[in-house]
Amino acid sequence: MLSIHNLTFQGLGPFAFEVADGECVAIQGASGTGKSLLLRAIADLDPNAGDVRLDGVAREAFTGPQWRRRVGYLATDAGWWRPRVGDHFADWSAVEADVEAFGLPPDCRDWEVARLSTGERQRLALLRMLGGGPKVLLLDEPTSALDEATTHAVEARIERQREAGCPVVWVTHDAAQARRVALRRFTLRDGELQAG
Ligand SMILES: Nc1ncnc2c1ncn2[C@@H]1O[C@H](COP(=O)(O)OP(=O)(O)OP(=O)(O)O)[C@@H](O)[C@H]1O
Repeated sequence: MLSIHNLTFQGLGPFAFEVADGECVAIQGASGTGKSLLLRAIADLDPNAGDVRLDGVAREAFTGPQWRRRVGYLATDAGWWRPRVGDHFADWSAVEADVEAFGLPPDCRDWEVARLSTGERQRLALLRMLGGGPKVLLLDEPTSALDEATTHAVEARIERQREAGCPVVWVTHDAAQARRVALRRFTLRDGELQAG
């Protein structure tokens, strides 16, 4: 269970919501309303204040790196720090099946990051994040650059993660996707999360 109380950042909030184990919550809202900032505050990547807990344990109990290993944050444009794709994966064999399911060729392991298309980058960043074994997923428009078939493959993969018990917070501009992936949906509007 991910629980958030009194979370404030950049003049927004306080936000309070909980995401149960095995639950996906979708967050929609107009561009610039603070959806990415909200995910980044939960991941403790930017200055923020508030009570954020995982399974009842406050994030202050962890070091920053420990917290961010537990909380899998997928940015809209995730960073890469080594020249080749495979260099970012501790165990490539663990993601081979997903690589294929995501429509990527096996030899993409040897590709240079610089050549990746936006959609390739997005799929591989998701797999890299999942490879770290996160306990919670914070997804910022994880399929924004993908075609319909690949979008469904990614949704299915995240669904598996959710079914395994992972709480998921999914930011999307796609209302149909929000309905597909989440039973509980919020819109970030006027600095607050409104149901629906
Ligand atoms: N580091 C920063 N310093 C100051 N303002 C910021 C910073 N990062 C984001 N903002 C501003 O905060 C607001 C919310 O940004 P955010 O990226 O969370 O929007 P969003 O809801 O995710 O938008 P989109 O749907 O376009 O991705 C925007 O007006 C943005 O310009």
